[in-house]
Amino acid sequence: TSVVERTEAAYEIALERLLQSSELELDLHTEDDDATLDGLDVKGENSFSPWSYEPICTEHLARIQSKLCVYTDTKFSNGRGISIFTTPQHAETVASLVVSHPVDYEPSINVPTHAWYTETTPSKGIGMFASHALNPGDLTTSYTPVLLAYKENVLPKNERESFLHHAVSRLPARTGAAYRALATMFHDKAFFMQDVATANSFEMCIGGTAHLAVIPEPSRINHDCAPNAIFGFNSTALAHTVRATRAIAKDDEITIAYTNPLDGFAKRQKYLSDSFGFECTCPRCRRGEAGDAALAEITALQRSLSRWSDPTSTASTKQAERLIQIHREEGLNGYLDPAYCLAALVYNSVGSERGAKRYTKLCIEAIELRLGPGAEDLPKWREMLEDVKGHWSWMRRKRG
Ligand SMILES: C[S@@+](CC[C@H](N)C(=O)[O-])C[C@H]1O[C@@H](n2cnc3c(N)ncnc32)[C@H](O)[C@@H]1O
Repeated sequence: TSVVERTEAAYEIALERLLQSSELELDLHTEDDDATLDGLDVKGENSFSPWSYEPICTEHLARIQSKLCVYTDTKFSNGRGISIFTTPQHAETVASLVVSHPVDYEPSINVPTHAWYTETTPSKGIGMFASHALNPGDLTTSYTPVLLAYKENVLPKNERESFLHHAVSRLPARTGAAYRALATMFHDKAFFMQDVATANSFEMCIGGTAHLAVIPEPSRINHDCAPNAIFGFNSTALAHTVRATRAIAKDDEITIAYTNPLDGFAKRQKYLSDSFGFECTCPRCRRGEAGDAALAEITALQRSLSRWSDPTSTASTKQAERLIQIHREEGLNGYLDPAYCLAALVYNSVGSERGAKRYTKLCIEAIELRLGPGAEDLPKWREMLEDVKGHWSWMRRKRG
């Protein structure tokens, strides 16, 4: 029987090679041009460490002044694995994160939260649902991408497909299967890998360059223009995180916005149709253009509340309260940071220390929720919270 087993194993390898190379009538270049197509998994002992395989590269692409290569670490994050199709320069940036991935001090990454389950919806394919009640700010998912791909339109479609095919084939089997199980938009088998990448992509910046990021778990979250959750990237941990923006009841669908929900109806619809191939029928979209009146009111109030130096300014705490109220009425709870921050300033400007402190705290929490704890503006709001009376806005409108 041992002979038979060996024969079967050999057959499997041959078949695997065949499958991997079936679409590859292309001239693929490894980083040292004489190497074989598929490096062996000899991590730690290889010249391409920390990657598990020898990177496979395109030719030099003049338009991006670089070649693009497939880099895979099968051991990344306790064997979840990651494949990256990017320039050697960006790969170096990611390599340092991959080598010292902070799962140890951020134990919530790639760990089930037990906060959700997936189920088929009547009209939106699979969706994600809350397995228990969630509060605003609660963590829903926190996962690293399994595929990162340089966002280019330089490669011919079939060539891109081959490289993505390699990137996914080199992932650990379970991770690769999770990728292959994701939704597609165009259902053209010849371009399956990029179909999945397009239908499920989040955008992640690496070294200032946009990359498509595929993260299978949150990929099941459907879109809503008044979403009850929001996603963000923790770039130091290479993690994509989703948090609730308002209370979510058990068994409610968890939704995020694929597009800016502060854009008008027509712009939102066009983006969702062009990029994700569906017509949004969420309650806000069902109101059509009429729903844009609330957005116009938001813009007008924000403008009025930002006009500090205008002596005829009608800015008032009442306007700030109204601005906050519209966001809540429209289900834009995750996008309240500008409203809270303006409220903090206007309360401070009329000498209300209590109001100023209350809204500065909310402004900080809302920025952290939408933009993450590393957001650029946070230090200045924290400074204001420490000493509202020392802030430039204190009594500003009282002094005239
Ligand atoms: C990232 S996937 C979301 C999960 C997907 N429903 C599934 O079955 O895996 C994006 C795709 O889900 C569907 N989708 C997401 N939100 C939708 C919505 N509000 N209405 C209709 N379809 C939606 C679209 O087909 C879209 O291309």
